[in-house]
Amino acid sequence: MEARVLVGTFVHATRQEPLLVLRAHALGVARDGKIAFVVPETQLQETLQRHDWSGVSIRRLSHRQFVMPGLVDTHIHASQYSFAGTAVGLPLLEWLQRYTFNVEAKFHDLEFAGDVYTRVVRRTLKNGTTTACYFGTIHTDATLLLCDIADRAGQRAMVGKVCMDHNEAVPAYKETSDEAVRDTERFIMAVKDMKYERVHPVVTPRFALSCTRETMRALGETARGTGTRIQSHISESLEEVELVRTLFPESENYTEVYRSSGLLTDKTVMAHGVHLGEVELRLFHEAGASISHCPLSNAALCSGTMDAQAVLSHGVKLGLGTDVAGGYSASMLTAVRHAVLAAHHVGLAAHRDVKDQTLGYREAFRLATLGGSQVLGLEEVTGNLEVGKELDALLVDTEAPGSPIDIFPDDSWEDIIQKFLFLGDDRNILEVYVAGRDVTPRDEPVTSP
Ligand SMILES: Nc1nc2[nH]cnc2c(=O)[nH]1
Ligand SMILES: [Zn+2]
Repeated sequence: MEARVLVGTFVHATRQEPLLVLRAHALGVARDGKIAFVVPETQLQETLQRHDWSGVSIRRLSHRQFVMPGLVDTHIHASQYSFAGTAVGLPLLEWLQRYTFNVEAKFHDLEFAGDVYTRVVRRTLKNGTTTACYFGTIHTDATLLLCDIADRAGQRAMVGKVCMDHNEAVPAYKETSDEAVRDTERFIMAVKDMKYERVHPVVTPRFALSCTRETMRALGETARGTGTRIQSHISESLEEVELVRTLFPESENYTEVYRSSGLLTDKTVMAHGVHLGEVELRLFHEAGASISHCPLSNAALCSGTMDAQAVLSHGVKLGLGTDVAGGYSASMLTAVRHAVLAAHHVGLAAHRDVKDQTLGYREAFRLATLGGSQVLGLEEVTGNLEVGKELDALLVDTEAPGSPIDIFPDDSWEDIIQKFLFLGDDRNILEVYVAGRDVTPRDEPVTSP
C-alpha cells in the first residue's frame, strides 16, 4: 500500500471533544495503514518535506465530502441477520424461544452459515461498520467460518462462539458444559493459529439464563487463562432479571452472578444493562467492564429504555450496538439515532431538563466511534483520527447520487454532519477503509433463490 494524503474536512471524537470538525486539513496515511499526520492544509508542504513524502499522491475531497472514523458495532448477532426486519414486537424470552434459537440451530449447515455470514459482513461494511463484535452460534466450525469471512472482507472483528448448556425451549439447540468449554478452547486456539491481523476470538456465554454456574465459572477461567475478551448479555428485560434472581438466589444481583463467575473483568462487554441499578453500575466501574447500549433492540423487544447518562456518570465505558436481529437494522447510524431518542425518553420520564441530556448527537457520535473502540479494548489502535492509529475511516458524501439528504446554502458543517447522522445512509458512504485499506463492498453478491 502506498502512502497517501487526503485534503479536506475531517470529523472525529477525542477524549476531550465528542465531535470535532477539522476544516481545510490534510491527513497522511503511511504505507502501514497508520495515520502519519493530521495538519492544517497550510502546513502540508512543510509536513511532506519533513516526512520525505515528495511525490506522494494527494487527493482533495469535494466541499460536500468529509472523512470520519469507521463505526464500531459493539454487539451484533451475525447469526440472526437472515431474520432481521421480521419478528419485531415479541418480548425477549418469547422472541428467543419462538424464533431465534430455531434459526441459530441451522448453523450446523456450513453452506447456510456461509451465505448468512457473507451477507451480514458485506451489509455492515457497506453501512460503515469497520469494527464489529459478533455473536455466532454454538457451532464452532461455522463460527470459524465467520472469522474467515470477516478477515477476507477486511473487516476488523471480535467473534464469539456462543455457549449455552441450558435451553428448555429448544433442547436440540444446546451443548453440554464440557462441550461449551472444550469448543471455546478449540475456537480460541484455531483463531489464534490463523494469525488474522484484525480478527480476534471472544469468550461468549450467551447469558445467565442459558448457562449453568459451572459453565460460566469454567468460561471465566478460560478467558483469564488465555487473556481473551468476554461478551454476554445482562439485565435486558425485567422478566429476565426476575428469572435470574430465582435461578441464582445466592447472588445479590445479576451483575454479581457474572462477577462471582469471573466474567466481569476489564475485558468484558455486556449488552444492554437496561435495568442495572446503582450498586451494579458501581460493580461495572470497579471491574472496568463495559456496556454495549442497543437502543433499537430495547425498543423493538419492548425491553425498556437504558439511561445512558447514568451509565456514563458512573464512569462505565459505553459503546453502541445494533443487536441484530433484536434490533432490525444492521446500520450503526440507526443506532446513533435511537440512542439520542432513547436519551430523550429517559429524560422525559425522569422530568430532567432537556439541557441536562448528556447524550445529544455529538455524544452519540463519540459512542459509535471512539466509545466503541474503548469498549473493545482497541482505543490504542482505532476509534478516531489521531496520529499513530490505523486509519479505519469512511469517506462520506452528503451529495452522493441518490442521497437522502438535502443540503442548503446556509447549512454549517455541524448542520451537515447532523443531517448525515440523522438522515444519511449507505448511499452517502462512498468508501470504507480499515487500516488504510479500501474494503468498500462493491460487487453485488449472488442472491439465493
Ligand atoms: N437481544 C438479545 N438478547 C439475548 N439474550 C440472550 N440471547 C439474546 C439474543 O440473542 N438477543
Ligand atoms: Zn444480543
